[in-house]
Amino acid sequence: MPSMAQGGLRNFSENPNQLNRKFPNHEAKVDPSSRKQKIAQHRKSLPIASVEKRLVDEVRKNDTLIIVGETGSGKTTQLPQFLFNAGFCRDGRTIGITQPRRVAAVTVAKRVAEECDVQLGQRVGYSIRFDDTTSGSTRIKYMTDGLLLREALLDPYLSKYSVIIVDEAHERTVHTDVLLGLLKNVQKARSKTSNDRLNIENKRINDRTLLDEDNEDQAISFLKQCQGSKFPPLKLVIMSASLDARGFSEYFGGAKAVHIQGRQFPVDIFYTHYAEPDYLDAALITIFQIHLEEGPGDILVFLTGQEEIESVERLIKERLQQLPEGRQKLLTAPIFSALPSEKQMRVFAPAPTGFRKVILATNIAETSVTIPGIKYVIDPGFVKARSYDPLKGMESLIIVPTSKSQALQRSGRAGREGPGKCFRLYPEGEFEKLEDSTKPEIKRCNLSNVILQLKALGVDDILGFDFMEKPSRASIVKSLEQLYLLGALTDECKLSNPVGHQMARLPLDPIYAKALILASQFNCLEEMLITVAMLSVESIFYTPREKLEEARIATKCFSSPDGDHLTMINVYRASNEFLEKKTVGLSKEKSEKILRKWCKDNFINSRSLRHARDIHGSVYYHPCQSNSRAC
Ligand SMILES: Nc1ncnc2c1ncn2[C@@H]1O[C@H](COP(=O)(O)OP(=O)(O)OP(=O)(O)O)[C@@H](O)[C@H]1O
Repeated sequence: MPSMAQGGLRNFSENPNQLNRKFPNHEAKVDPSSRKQKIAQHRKSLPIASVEKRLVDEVRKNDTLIIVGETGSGKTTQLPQFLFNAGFCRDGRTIGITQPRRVAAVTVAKRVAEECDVQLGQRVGYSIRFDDTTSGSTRIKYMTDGLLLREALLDPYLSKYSVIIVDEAHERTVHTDVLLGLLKNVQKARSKTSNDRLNIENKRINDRTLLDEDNEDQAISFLKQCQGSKFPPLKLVIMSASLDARGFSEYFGGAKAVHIQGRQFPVDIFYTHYAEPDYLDAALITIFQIHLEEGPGDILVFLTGQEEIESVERLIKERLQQLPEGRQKLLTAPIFSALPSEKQMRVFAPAPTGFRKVILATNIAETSVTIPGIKYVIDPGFVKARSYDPLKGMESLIIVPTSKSQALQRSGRAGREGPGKCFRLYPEGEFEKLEDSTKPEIKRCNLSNVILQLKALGVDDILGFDFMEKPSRASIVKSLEQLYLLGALTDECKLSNPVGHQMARLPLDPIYAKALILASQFNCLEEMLITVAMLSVESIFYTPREKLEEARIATKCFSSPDGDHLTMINVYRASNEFLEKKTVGLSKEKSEKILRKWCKDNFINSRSLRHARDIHGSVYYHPCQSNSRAC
């Protein structure tokens, strides 16, 4: 690639082993006047379409199936539809698809609802923590892996599912890993369908998990449902574009793995000749090289966090001013998890005609999502990852090189609507040195929450639990210690009653759950409920770099000399007062719109506040919480 005028020279070399070019561009065949027709055509053109029958047969024949297929081959959107059409929901059961990230669960569900030509929430829906769009008629349900884990607490057989698809399993989030172990157990339990067996199982449940006083009603109704019923085997599909299929197959007792060949469009991969001393600067230069020298198409840049994104955004705007007017048609759209959701959704809107869009994203946009218009991906090769020091009991976020799988996923965000290009901002030799896959999160995080959930599911021997990869003994012991100190575990290391059970049921970090349980004794339950809700979400204040002073003045009116927690309570209560005064008689949509404006004026992250309000609501009405009010 030739040099650009401003800011320096970047030379990229093309990888001769570019992703294959086998599949032609089918776009021209699509009738643009009909979206439905276009979608139907598009579905037929996906590589997975040609193996529909084979995949359905394989799922029928095998209780566990591993599917490895290129990014964009159609796994996430199509397989659930194939299985639905093949009758896997005929008995009223549901196909559940887990995603590691909320954004993916939401956007893919919307896309699939559109493909099926149904309203979201009818046949196709999504459910993420505190946001459930499913209904009684939902048969294809996208959800986060964490949400399915919580469902298992109420329904240990996952009885409403006929198939569970664990998507993007290569990410190895802590929830995915725990889920895999759990699903193995559920499969075993469901394959033993005789009534005798069921009764034994029921007794076991009776003895251990569900029949604490708080949840007696739920448990009894669950047991009634199960009584005498025969569960069909639970089908399990593990999917990814970059999976260590052998490792997963071994873990599932030699499960069959199938590979879907081909991708819809080719993606050319380019590397720099030399290592880049400053990857942000290199990203910036590459953005402008593409903008000035390449054909139309939007750009997706992977950065490690909000700060980097905001600083690159500011630099893009500054450098644009130096270009001739006709070449300034470049728009930026950031996406990171702390960004208010309406702003997040802007990345999915098309750029105005003649403009090019640059999306500055964290790894939130790395897997499963399709952002229309993306033709170019810039990958500096870094990611912010959780790390845990069991000795200090401290968790932190550190910037580390991506794995090969992550690089593959990133390049796969291009080439979804037509041929694409991916610019990796490091030499090809460096790519070869990257780890094949990301170190499982379970090996680098605090395990208290996981252990609490496993205990609630009746898994007492945590060290003996069938993890795909065992966390270190030190991490397990440290977390057990923490749970013991919080009173969640007895001297025998069992879940304590009622505190441990209550804590496990509350959808909060163990430490917040305990704070809430204790608060009623100190007569500050409502204040604590607000505090833990506000602490459970991404940053409440949203401070754009260019408006630091304005934001400081606006947020000062909430601040309390008694500390951040009281400040958060002030924000929450101010939003309540505002809603009470200004939105009487208005529809929910209008009220939300007015509240968003209030948030914007006060430099509050409306997404976080809405999320905190949802948490507050759902914890307030949570059975455990109602009981602790009575304590
Ligand atoms: N929200 C969307 N808007 C437009 N097109 C979409 C959308 N979601 C999916 N597609 C199209 O469907 C194709 C298949 O997407 P799908 O997510 O099913 O692939 P995948 O094999 O699961 O890929 P990945 O492993 O990257 O998640 C995409 O390449 C894209 O062309």
